[in-house]
Amino acid sequence: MNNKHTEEAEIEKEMEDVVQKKNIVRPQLNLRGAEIQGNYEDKDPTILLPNQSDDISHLALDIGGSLIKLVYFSRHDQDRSKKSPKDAVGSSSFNRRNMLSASSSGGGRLHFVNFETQKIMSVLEFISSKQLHLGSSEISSGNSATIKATGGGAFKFADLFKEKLGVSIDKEDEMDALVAGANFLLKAISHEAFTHVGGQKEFVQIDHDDLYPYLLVNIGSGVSIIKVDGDGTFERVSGTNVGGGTFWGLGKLLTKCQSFDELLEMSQRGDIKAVDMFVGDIYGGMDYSKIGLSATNIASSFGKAISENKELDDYRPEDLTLSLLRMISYNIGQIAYLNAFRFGIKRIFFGGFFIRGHAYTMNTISNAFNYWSKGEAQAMFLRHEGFLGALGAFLSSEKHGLDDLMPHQLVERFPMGAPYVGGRIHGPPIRDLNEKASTITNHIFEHDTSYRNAKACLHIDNLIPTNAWMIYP
Ligand SMILES: Nc1ncnc2c1ncn2[C@@H]1O[C@H](COP(=O)(O)OP(=O)(O)O)[C@@H](O)[C@H]1O
Ligand SMILES: CC(C)(COP(=O)(O)O)[C@@H](O)C(=O)NCCC(=O)O
Repeated sequence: MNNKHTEEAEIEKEMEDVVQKKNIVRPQLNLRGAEIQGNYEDKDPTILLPNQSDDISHLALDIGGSLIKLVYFSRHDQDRSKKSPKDAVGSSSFNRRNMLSASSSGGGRLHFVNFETQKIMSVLEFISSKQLHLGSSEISSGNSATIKATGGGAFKFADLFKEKLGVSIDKEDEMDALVAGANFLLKAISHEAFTHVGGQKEFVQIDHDDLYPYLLVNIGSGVSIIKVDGDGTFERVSGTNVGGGTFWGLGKLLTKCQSFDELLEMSQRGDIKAVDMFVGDIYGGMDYSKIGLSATNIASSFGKAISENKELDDYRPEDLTLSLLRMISYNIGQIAYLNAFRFGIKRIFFGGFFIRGHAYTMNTISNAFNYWSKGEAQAMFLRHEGFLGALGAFLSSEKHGLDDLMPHQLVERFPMGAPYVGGRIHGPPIRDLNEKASTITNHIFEHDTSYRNAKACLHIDNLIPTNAWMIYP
């Protein structure tokens, strides 16, 4: 073969490779009609993906300082044919493979589960029992299985996952994942964000044209405060080490309670007056009105313990727990406000498992925020508060920004401040999806250089770009 022919053959081969690569059918996430399932009171409600037809990546983890959060996808038919965990442990990947290929009908759901980080072995058992580590894409491509994971534990426990489940951890940065999870929820899921004022929950409609910048305050073991400017564009602007781990750790020491839920439950019977020092305690029952403090304002959390000749055992654990919860929540609300003020941001979302949908926690954060911002801004909360990182890691398998593609198409719209009424959640249908989807898809196709090259050289018109989130009509 002369040089010219060799060169041509090489180019042709190169283009064939491009085409082949492009033609690998990568699973697509179909978010059309995504909605929360269950009623407004449910904690960690499942998210229904009624139009999901491809077998998407099945599992992602966020392994934090306190808790391990799992997000996993199951098909409706898998749900129905659930085995007991005992039966499933140790069964071969063949079973899962059969299950996946048999699952031809559309739709499924995202599940949200958490475990204490110290119970890592239970997590491995759970994953194994449901065979969640045997993802479909790995099976079909013959590669060894990987699990998407974020949080410090993705590093700490990587060897353990390899040893016990034979899977590699594909690490996703924690801040990237938090922001991706929050953006997804805010854009794709209605009835996700809400305010909590005076015990009243009110859902907030997110205006996608006016979402950024927002402040994301993630209250995990510690607290990260992130200024989010767009999809994948953010900066961690502050943080505090007084967070959920502080409440849980100090609470344990003060009360001998073993679980976080027990602490919360106990706090509901508490009275902060027994422990906290009020302005009135200092000012002889009077307000300090000159600086805007009333006698009933707390001057010093736990301050009463200074002057009373009491031992720890003389205090009711209920009172200690409530004071602690209030102190930490208020402090975080105040720091969040200072950062919002620092950057002139009006939209502030609180996430992290510390919140736990607990009314007192949310009220306290809201009060601090409202008080310091003089009513200018309101704290907002997310129903999947604790799963932002895990969701972000889950979505990262697709690695595509929501922003570029379809911020408006995904979302069901609800009237501003739709009231909290209970019952199932349903939204009006999405309109104009076909038209928008085709416009966007064309845009993606035409801006994909390798697609254009291949199309031009090989005269092929039906290449499918694999790096796009498909929007289904
Ligand atoms: N069931 C629970 N067990 C332990 N901690 C819980 C629980 N529910 C809520 N929490 C609180 O959530 C915090 C962990 O929040 P999370 O967002 O999971 O952070 P991390 O990623 O650091 O584990 C704990 O420190 C605790 O304050
Ligand atoms: C180190 C962390 C990002 C880990 O995340 P976490 O497991 O707490 O969710 C977080 O604990 C944190 O932001 N701590 C506060 C550190 C600081 O800014 O002082």
